[in-house]
Amino acid sequence: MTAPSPSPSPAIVSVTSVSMHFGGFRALDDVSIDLQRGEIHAIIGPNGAGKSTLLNVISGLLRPTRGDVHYGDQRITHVPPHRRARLGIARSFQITSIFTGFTVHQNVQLALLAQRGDCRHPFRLTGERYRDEAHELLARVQIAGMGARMGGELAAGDRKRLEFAIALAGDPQVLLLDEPTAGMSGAEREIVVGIIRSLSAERQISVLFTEHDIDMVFDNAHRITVMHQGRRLVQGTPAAVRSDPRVRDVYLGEGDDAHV
Ligand SMILES: Nc1ncnc2c1ncn2[C@@H]1O[C@H](COP(=O)(O)OP(=O)(O)OP(=O)(O)O)[C@@H](O)[C@H]1O
Repeated sequence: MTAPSPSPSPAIVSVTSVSMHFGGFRALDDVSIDLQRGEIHAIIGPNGAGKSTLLNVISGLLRPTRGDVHYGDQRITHVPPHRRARLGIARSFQITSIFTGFTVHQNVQLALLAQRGDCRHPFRLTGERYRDEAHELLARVQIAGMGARMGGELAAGDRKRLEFAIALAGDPQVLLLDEPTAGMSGAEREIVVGIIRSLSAERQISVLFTEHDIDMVFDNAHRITVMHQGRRLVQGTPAAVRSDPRVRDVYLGEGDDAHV
């Protein structure tokens, strides 16, 4: 069942007429999207459509060739990623970025230390700094019992939950997720979907994510943007996107098994 939509509000992130060229290749071509406060918004489209590039432009990893990105009414097009993170835009990656040689608990402590700018001796953890906060974040993603395990020992689903806890250490307003359920079992997916829904419903965090699992998208997103060959093809509610013939053409035309 689709999550109940938040009432329309001013956009927390607006991408306006963004193009991203790599040499002569247009990975993004005049793309505009908006993200509402508390919204779960999926970006879908065939391989190479420009989904990750769009997330990279919003997180600041890429500077667009043209166009603008706003966070609220602040223009952030040229603000570097670490400053966007401090403003409240958190990003997690397809490939996890945790410290495998530290415990799960220490990974979150390190994220809290980095986020607070408390980096005098970041790798000399006292065991006490931000201990309770780290525990609370792990509890929020339901892996508090794994605090003493090494980061490198975790299964894919647990790693992803640790990544969520690390992203939440910055108390973000916006969470950008690249394929959050990739490589997970059905049970792990359920847990991750539950976390995304509760972040949106209870904490009004806006979640923008790319995803190839079409059923997961249609069951959980409030709105969907469909990308194709670097352009925004359609943006709308799951019902509107599902019934749009252009979307069917793209998926069927690509020989993708996904049924929309
Ligand atoms: N740094 C780069 N240099 C050159 N081309 C790039 C670069 N980054 C992305 N591209 C190209 O831009 C296009 C869009 O890539 P992107 O990763 O955004 O697609 P995607 O929709 O996320 O695909 P997938 O679903 O396979 O992850 C692809 O053709 C890709 O090869």
